[in-house]
Amino acid sequence: MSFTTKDVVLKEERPKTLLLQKHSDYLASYGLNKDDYEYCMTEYLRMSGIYWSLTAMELMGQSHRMPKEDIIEFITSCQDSESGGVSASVGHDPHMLYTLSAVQVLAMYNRIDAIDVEGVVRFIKAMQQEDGSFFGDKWGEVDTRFSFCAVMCLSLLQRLDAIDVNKAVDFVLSCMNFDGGFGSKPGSESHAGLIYCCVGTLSICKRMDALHADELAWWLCERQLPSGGLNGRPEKLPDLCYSWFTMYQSTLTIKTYTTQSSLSMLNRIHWVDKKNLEQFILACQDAETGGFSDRPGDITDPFHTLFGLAGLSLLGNPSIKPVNPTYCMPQETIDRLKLEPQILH
Ligand SMILES: CN(C(=O)[C@H](Cc1cnc[nH]1)NC(=O)OCc1ccccc1)[C@@H](Cc1ccccc1)C(=O)N[C@@H](Cc1c[nH]c2ccccc12)C(=O)NO
Ligand SMILES: [Zn+2]
Repeated sequence: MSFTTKDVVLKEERPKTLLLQKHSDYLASYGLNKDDYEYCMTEYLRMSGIYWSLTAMELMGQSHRMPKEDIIEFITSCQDSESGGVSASVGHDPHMLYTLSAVQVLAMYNRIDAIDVEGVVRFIKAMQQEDGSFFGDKWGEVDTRFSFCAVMCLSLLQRLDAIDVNKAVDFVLSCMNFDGGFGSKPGSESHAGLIYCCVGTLSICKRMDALHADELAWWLCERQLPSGGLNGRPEKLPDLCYSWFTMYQSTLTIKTYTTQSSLSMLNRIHWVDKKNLEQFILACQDAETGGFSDRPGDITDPFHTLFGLAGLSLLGNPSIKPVNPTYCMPQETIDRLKLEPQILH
């Protein structure tokens, strides 16, 4: 048991304003150099990388800088005709994670027609097990992340009818721990990312009544450290992406686009020191390269850039478009699809 809280110290010369143009340039040029080492090493999650970049650009009002037709063509080339699932890159195995990322991208582009929707529905349906849980792919790994993939993806396709929603909810609830949190499977330790997936699943299935809101909100608010950053579990260092995965657990008190987040989904947004958190997020920007990193001074990447911008949007930053806390997609897309994920009041 350590008696010193592991944390970072924010430097005086850190970025204190939002460098929007730098982030737009960073994402617009990311992946143009196909031989770039990092680009090659992240082929296994390329579809998610496209979702992170496009969503971040949408939130900044810069999505016109993305190669829309190339992206749509890439997605159709990654759908497996036999299983109906979508893979991270051409030639990789179809998986729930990348099927979701693909549908999120096509939903933002309003081009769901570009893929075989029946195939996607068939793939997801085939992954549901007797106990309501979901496999990630044909190799049979069970994880509450895949429950969230299933319900988010099907709701974006208006096809939640294709699975047993009650059993899906029962399995997620069977993963709730005494601290109000959730893990990947029954009995697994609570983790902010998995809590985000489980609360998000309950939000889409309109079953947030089953949450132990106060215990959960308390556990989540304990994630905030003196630096203002949030960590994913006790005793861990703060990490920018957890500003999203943790803050997401609250319920917005008033139906506005300025203060949702998942802490806002439990009506506890005021439990997080918003000013300190905003300072931490801004400090994770890189003024030279553009983008956000997991902690001040580290290398930036599209993943942390999305969750940095989405976190600032949740905190009400007016120069970023409203983001939906459950889908982590532009609120305008969720409105166009007439989706109403549940929020606690
Ligand atoms: C597989 N991933 C992770 O495990 C990251 C790793 C990491 C981030 N910071 C330091 N390490 N962690 C992560 O996503 O944690 C949050 C989390 C964990 C479990 C479930 C959901 C969210 C990252 C990729 C990554 C790998 C390595 C470094 C940075 C990013 C990842 O793909 N996360 C997923 C998390 C997620 C968001 N929405 C979801 C919906 C369903 C399932 C998962 C997700 C993602 O962003 N999908 O679009
Ligand atoms: Zn991170």
